[in-house]
Amino acid sequence: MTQIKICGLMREQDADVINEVKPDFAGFVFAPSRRQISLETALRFRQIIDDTIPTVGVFVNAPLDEMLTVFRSGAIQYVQLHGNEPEDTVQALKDAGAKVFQVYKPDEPITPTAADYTMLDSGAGSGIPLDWKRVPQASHPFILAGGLTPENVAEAITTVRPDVVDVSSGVETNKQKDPEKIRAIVTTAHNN
Ligand SMILES: O=C(O)c1ccccc1N[C@@H]1O[C@H](COP(=O)(O)O)[C@@H](O)[C@H]1O
Repeated sequence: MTQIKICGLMREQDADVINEVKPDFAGFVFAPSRRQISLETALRFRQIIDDTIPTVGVFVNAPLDEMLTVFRSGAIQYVQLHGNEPEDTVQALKDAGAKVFQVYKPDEPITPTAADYTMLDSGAGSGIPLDWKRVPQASHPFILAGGLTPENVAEAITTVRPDVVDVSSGVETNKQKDPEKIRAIVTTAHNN
């Protein structure tokens, strides 16, 4: 079984399929993006998403105070650092009690980190797949992201053997989350 994060929830109805199929993580984008949501919206999501599903806030080079405010509000349990955040930031978030995903880009060295998860992504919600055959050895737990879809996720898992897969664009239709695609990819990840 491979765990899965469904990222970029935007509409309240997105929570319905999340509660139905129970991915292992649900993600909210706080960075500037067409998927960006407010803290108020994230808090509303946290109230309606099943308590057993941890929520992850995605940030890109945000001030530490902003991330701590979101974490301390209770909207998220994990912080995903998707920019060039230094190890000091990882440590400060951990000291505050947050769990951390540290994101690396292809061809960037995967340096030692106190983060709870190491993640490799080709972009920032761009839907572009990585060359899975060139994914470097990384410390575990390891998250694979970038251009995953219900159709290609089984091959990605077989090739890379990540602990978690993370998807956004690949479960959208017309730029909105698509319940059928979410059902399909969660089932496939959990069966592989
Ligand atoms: O999704 C976004 O808009 C986003 C914005 C800024 C940083 C990261 C973002 N998304 C992350 O990228 C992965 C992979 O996305 P995709 O499947 O290739 O579309 C997504 O799950 C988020 O973690």
